[in-house]
Amino acid sequence: MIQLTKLSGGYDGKLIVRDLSFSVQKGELFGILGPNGSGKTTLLKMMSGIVPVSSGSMQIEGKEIKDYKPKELAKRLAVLPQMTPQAFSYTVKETVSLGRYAHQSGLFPIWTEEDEQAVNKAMERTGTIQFANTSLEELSGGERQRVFLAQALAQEPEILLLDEPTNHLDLSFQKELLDLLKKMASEAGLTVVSIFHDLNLASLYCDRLLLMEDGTMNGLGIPSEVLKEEPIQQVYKTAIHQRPHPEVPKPQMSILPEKAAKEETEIIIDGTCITHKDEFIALEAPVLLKTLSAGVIGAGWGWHRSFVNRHVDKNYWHDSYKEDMKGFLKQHHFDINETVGMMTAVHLRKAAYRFVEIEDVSVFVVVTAGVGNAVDVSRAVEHSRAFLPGTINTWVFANGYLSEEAFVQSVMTATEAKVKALFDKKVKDPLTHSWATGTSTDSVLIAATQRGAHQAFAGTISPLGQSIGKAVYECTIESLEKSGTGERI
Ligand SMILES: Nc1ncnc2c1ncn2[C@@H]1O[C@H](COP(=O)(O)OP(=O)(O)OP(=O)(O)O)[C@@H](O)[C@H]1O
Repeated sequence: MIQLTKLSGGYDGKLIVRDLSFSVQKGELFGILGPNGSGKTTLLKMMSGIVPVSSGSMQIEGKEIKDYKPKELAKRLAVLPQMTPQAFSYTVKETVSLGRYAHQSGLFPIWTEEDEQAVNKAMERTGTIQFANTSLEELSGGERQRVFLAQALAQEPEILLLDEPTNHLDLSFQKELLDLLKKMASEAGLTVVSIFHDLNLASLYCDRLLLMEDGTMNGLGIPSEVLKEEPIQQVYKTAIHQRPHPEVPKPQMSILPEKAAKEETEIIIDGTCITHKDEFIALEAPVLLKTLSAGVIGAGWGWHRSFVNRHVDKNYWHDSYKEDMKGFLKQHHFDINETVGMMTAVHLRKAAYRFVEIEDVSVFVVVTAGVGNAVDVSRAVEHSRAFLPGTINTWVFANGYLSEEAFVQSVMTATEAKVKALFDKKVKDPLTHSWATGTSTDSVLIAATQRGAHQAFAGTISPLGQSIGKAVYECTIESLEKSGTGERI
């Protein structure tokens, strides 16, 4: 649909955009990214015919853009107009109606039913119809932005060029506008080419991205190909971290703020952070710790300060156990947003703690182990799915800076240590009479201070893995001994 070949151009003989070649397909949502001054607006102006092409070619449907008559081009291509102060004396409907000029002919053009419908439809789609008779100067920046989009849509173009369309829009209108553009692209075949400053919105909505640097192409492809940490850091000249979006398979970029000196000082999590009561064991860290857990509250990745292992009766049952847990935490003055909460029917006096330090890393481990519900994982399929009391909750606090690999390997190493402890204590699956490897409702938490020495790994080749192996094994043995391994819970 749009084909650029070795396109160069700029202002007063000075080339800004140099040697760009790419194509945009019909129905594509195509994003242009790049730092300030990289030539994005200049490229968009060249694509709309405002800035002349110095060399190379730009074709729409196989025809050079310079060979289109202005009205012919306007029927195919609309540009989200920039706000100009003069425009503000018009009403919303008058402004949107300006989008119809390309469809009118003659000296005294007639306003047709088709024009009226196109204008109303554009106002409806952009949520501006309720302002139809309001003057533009009475609208907020975001509302005006939607009016200008309506003007471009009233033109009923095949191609829409946008320069930062979400500028001035609040979160919900950013989403609405981009959802609308995406829908028009996929359902009506509208081709959208848009500049984005927000890399995350571009990643979520665009089919492909062009990354510009100094007037040339640095990258072109689907979001996961273009939004990689290294090129983005290099082009934007700043520290950026890439993570997948939690719900959709698209990369998201976060800037990393400069750390204050106090955020670098080392912190040690150990037994002094523990409060031990009959109803719960809590560990309160002086700072938020990076966590990966299977807690009832605070599961998955997060940053948490309080860690609570709550004792519940062996017959505990609650339809909305998460809500019940939240109520419990609130009652005990824990901030739910900063707390990982687990439950156990194991008596908390059976908890075991260990602090182990090896080389440049230390861990503090807390285990509550009850094995009345012990299961041989290889034969778990033979068990009914009833919730029986008896759980092993394993908490690992690492005093170090863990990579994500190290977090995941910590779960693995802690599990291996737990299994070995069960084996050495000769814990059997009461149903199958084979060696038990855990219980059916075990939970695990890995929490790290993210300060001090960098820990790339937590397998048993590493000091972190060795510390976890020793501490989890010893704690599990101790907790099992306190329980008496034959005991129900
Ligand atoms: N009308 C103009 N006349 C001369 N030079 C210009 C003109 N408009 C832009 N430039 C120059 O062209 C270069 C690229 O500007 P452009 O606006 O295309 O960048 P951009 O990537 O859109 O930047 P931003 O993210 O800041 O909007 C800049 O160095 C700018 O000073």
